Amino acid sequence: MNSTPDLIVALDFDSADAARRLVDTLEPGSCRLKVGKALFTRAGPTLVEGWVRDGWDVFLDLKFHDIPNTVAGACRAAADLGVWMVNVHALGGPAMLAAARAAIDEGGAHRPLLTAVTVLTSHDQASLDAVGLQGTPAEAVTRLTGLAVAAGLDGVVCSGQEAARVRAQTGEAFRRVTPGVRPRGSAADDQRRILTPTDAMRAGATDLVVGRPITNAADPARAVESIANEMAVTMQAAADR
Ligand SMILES: O=c1ccn([C@@H]2O[C@H](COP(=O)(O)O)[C@@H](O)[C@H]2O)c(=O)[nH]1
Repeated sequence: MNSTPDLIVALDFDSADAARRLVDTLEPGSCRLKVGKALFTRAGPTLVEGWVRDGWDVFLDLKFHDIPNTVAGACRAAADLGVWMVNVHALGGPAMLAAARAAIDEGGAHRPLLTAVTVLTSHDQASLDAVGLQGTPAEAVTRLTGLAVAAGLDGVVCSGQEAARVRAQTGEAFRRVTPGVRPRGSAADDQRRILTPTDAMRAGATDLVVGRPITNAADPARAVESIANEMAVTMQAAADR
């Protein structure tokens, strides 16, 4: 653990109001926000722009995967929203990744981080086999990370279980954004490759994405605080060693 990993709260709420209720209890700087397909489809760019204006780092998690020209346009639109990070699917392949990179680099003044989803954390070996992706999830993550590195992306989205492997492959500066994070005792839900916040940090995750353990909690703000505390304790323990 070379630097403090960041907590990214996945705002997978059914309405803008529910998302705002949680965000209004948090402080920019204490965590980052992730807006995914469900909330974006409901509430759209206005919600994102508002949070950006309020000083939030917003990860726009729309996982673009289309022909290169379309993905380039989507990346330009994301950059214009002022988001902190945007992502694409590495499965889109080298030309699509290069188009995304070029779109961000040639865009306006704002240049968000660009990351690529490798193997969704909801996949296990059986579901990879079913879609015909070769090898184990870890091997597929390595292969797709290679594409992301070759296209000059800023990092990948992988599970905590592959974070150490990605770090060994790419070096420290390349981001390892890890969903599938579950505090001890939380339900795995549809996630298959999970780790606790502490284990994900020890494995080398740079950004921990947590959704339902927060959004389904009786007190979401308290759940954020509890995960942030676990992360701080883990950081301190690593520093003391
Ligand atoms: O491989 C991936 C990529 C993205 N996600 C997204 O992260 C959150 C996780 O939410 P939880 O409720 O903590 O499971 C969600 O928004 C996913 O779309 C992912 O889970 N896995």
